[in-house]
Amino acid sequence: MSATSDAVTRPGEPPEVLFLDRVAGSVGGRAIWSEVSLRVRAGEFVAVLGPNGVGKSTLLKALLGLSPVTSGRIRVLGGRPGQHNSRIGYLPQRRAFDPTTRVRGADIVRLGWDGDRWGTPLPDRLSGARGRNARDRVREVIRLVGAESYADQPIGQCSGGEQQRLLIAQALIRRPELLILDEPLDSLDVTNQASVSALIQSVCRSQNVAVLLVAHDVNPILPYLDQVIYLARGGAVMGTPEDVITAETLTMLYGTPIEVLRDRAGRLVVVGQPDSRPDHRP
Ligand SMILES: Nc1ncnc2c1ncn2[C@@H]1O[C@H](COP(=O)(O)OP(=O)(O)OP(=O)(O)O)[C@@H](O)[C@H]1O
Repeated sequence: MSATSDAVTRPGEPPEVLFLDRVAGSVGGRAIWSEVSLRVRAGEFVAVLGPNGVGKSTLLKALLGLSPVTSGRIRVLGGRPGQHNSRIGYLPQRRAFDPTTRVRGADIVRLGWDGDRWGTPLPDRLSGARGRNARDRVREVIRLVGAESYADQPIGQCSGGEQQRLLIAQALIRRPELLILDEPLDSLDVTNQASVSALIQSVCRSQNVAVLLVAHDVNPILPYLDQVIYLARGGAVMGTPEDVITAETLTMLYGTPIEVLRDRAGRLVVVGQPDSRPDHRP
């Protein structure tokens, strides 16, 4: 993979949010990917794609300083990974809330305001300007994601799509410059995948926030994406979906014949992609 040029942002260009140059990462002392070079700018919507186990979640964690980078140069919001996490909204992989969870959606959103202080939310204990600011911002992001009608219900009684909107609101509450979403569309039905994808793009544009989203299926987000990063064990390719999701590029990346088919509805199907999990290897 070629190195990304370290040129400064030119006048009129959106500011750089992420810069990786030939970066390698590891999990538990085992090299997981290497030679990953990419650049993401403010307001870009970027998908991270690749087979199961290739290290997509690990890449997101490396950007947050939660997983080691073993070589290469990396800048996250102009600093080292972990340095500016308060300017990043992160939605990790998750399962749905248990239906018996009584905490209101709005209180789940509010947890994002209080940073890392997870626990029982006590929103009404805060008084004065700080409490008012928090309450106003909670309502503002709830409006932004279109969750007003169910935000005061117990989150366990919200649908998967409603829960996901509330969690996106939580990730947005501190006005992040980078939103990192790990498989936010998994476990949603097709209609909700489409509406949550449209919501994410609208947030990306209206708030000028860069979005990095891990997906197993690119199709729901394909109409909205600026760039994709395809990960493989040997590295990554980044570019527009039209340039990257092609038989030629993916065959080169994986070193094995890959076909990219388009069905009558325009959906892309990648055929022949190797599974990356060591225990699934022949
Ligand atoms: N805490 C850990 N300890 C040891 N190995 C781990 C740990 N977390 C992940 N791994 C391994 O690291 C590899 C990359 O995992 P990661 O979750 O980043 O992949 P992924 O591409 O996001 O996978 P998926 O698409 O299945 O979610 C996998 O082989 C996984 O089993």
